[in-house]
Amino acid sequence: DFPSGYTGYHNYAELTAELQKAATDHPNLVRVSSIGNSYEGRSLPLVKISNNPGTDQSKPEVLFTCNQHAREHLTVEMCLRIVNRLTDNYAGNAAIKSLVDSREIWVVPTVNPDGAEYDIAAGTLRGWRKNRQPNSGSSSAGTDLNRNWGYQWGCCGGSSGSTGSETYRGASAFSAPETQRVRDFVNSRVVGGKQQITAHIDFHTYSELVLWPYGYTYNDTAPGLTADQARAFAALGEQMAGSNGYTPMQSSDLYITDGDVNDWMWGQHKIWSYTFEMYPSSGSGLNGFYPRDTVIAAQTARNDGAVDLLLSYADCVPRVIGGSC
Ligand SMILES: CC(C)C[C@H](NS(N)(=O)=O)C(=O)O
Ligand SMILES: [Zn+2]
Repeated sequence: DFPSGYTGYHNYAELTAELQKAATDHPNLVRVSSIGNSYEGRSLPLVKISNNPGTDQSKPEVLFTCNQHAREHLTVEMCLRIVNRLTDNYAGNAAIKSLVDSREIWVVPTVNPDGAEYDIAAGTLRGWRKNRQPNSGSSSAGTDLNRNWGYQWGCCGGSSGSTGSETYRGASAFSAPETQRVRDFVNSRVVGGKQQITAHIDFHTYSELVLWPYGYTYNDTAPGLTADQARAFAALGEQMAGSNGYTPMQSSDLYITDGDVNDWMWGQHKIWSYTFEMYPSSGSGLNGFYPRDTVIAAQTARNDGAVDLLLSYADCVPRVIGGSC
């Protein structure tokens, strides 16, 4: 479990209990289900927030994913913040009520529960990043889930083919059960030939950044991404960064990544997909991944405005630069 100074973070059992509590407290707003299991057999929870959660309505859908990287535990708290804030404040906050009434919101609070549990299993903080899937012929386990997505997978030097690497891309695109399960869920949201999810944030730590595609190329435009679309990505990204004080940039301006989730969400589905790197802005070595639990409340609430911005533009993101859908 989490060591002292970190007990405010939710381990897997505490997370699932918290999600069940949200559903019990708000049966008219929340459904908790599963997109399937991790490699080691842990259910990957899926939370739906809506004013009619038992029915698929034709409203713009928004997805939030957290904890692709095991040690980035603050992101689990971020997804929990989204669930609790949008439900606990629905009755008393007209702005939140209007966002929830006009959207269908999906939250996957942990994509990598095996890695997250392994990171804390010894009562220490191991610095683990990848999933816990073995690699045949190697004593090094784990795939970097954020290099395993099937858009331009392994194309461009933005990942590693070595099983021991922290950015090992896996044996093939979607070789990890966890990326398969999120892929299958997103694919299932194509209804009548139209992807219902229009916008997405994948939360990571750390460095306090707002990032948008593509990651696989330094170019601002590339096949499937026009200059206008790049302008819309940047405009909304800059507005979100203005609300939380993070630094906005195209993902590849940080470094080249291939097989990352944003490139697949946009490249495959034209979902306006961002990565947020949360607090802290800097750190020495591993300690940046392990801020004490005393920062959780402030550093998750810090993104409330950005979450609301994404939700508000989700009907037509190009509206952010005066475009139309
Ligand atoms: C989304 C990319 C560009 C950054 C991310 N950084 S992290 N969260 O692994 O430190 C990563 O390397 O996957
Ligand atoms: Zn990460």
